[in-house]
Amino acid sequence: MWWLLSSTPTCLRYNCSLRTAAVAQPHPPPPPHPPTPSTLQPSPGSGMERLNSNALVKMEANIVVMGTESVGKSALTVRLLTGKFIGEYGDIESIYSRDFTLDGRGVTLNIWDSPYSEDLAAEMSLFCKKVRWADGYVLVYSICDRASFNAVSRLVQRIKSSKDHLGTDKVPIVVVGNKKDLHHRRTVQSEEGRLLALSTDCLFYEVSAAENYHSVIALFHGLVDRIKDVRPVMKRPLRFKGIVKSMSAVFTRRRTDSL
Ligand SMILES: Nc1nc2c(ncn2[C@@H]2O[C@H](COP(=O)(O)OP(=O)(O)OP(=O)(O)O)[C@@H](O)[C@H]2O)c(=O)[nH]1
Repeated sequence: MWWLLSSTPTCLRYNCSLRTAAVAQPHPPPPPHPPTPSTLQPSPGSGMERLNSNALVKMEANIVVMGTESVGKSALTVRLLTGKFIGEYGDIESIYSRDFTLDGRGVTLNIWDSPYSEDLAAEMSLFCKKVRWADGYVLVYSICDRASFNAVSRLVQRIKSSKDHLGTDKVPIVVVGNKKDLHHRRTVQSEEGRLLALSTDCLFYEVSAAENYHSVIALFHGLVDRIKDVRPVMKRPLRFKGIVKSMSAVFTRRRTDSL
């Protein structure tokens, strides 16, 4: 396949702008690497070395993962970053960074995964920050949870009508129906997801973070392709005191108080 993992994921400390955070602090050692699936090969050295040898311009993309509670946002993020499905995930606000090679070109993905919050005021303010920061969106619902699908439908509209995207022809959004393995409990049909995506000019994937690594890779690949097509102007930096968790924190149940 097209993607090569080229380094271990890093969790960035956001007390400076994202673009300058390319010199992000590495944190305690990440969990051990999963066995590399046959379609993916680790590239030797860092993405930058590949950049030099291939004379290709390295791309960086900010991706926000959104959706209601327990739809599998963290599961999808961790699947992409580590190849693993670990079952339970910490309720932590995190931005992870990882280098990939995509069609011969180095790509750094910064992925913002946050737990769903019922605190509307906090959620509102976070939403604005996310939209300002993001180059692309992964909007996740569970195929067993109709309310989560309705929420994604509303999110698409909210994102598209936000002032950051007004006048933008195409907003890179992928609608993701997760938990495909639980088809016996399905309450949202594939056609509904597909129709939503079609009518709003989004991409659509049905996946199982639990059972299928390659479909998870495919959805992020699709999104990066969209981002490349509609490459936006430079995003404004965030001004957080710090969203800081190491990759190892994914494996513990802790809530960050750093926002
Ligand atoms: N069967 C199945 N379970 C899944 C899948 N993806 C996630 N889960 C489970 O769903 C639960 C919630 O997953 P999370 O990844 O924590 O969901 P989240 O959207 O990040 O949840 P919040 O952080 O609460 O917003 C966990 O018990 C996961 O093991 C999947 O594809 N199939």
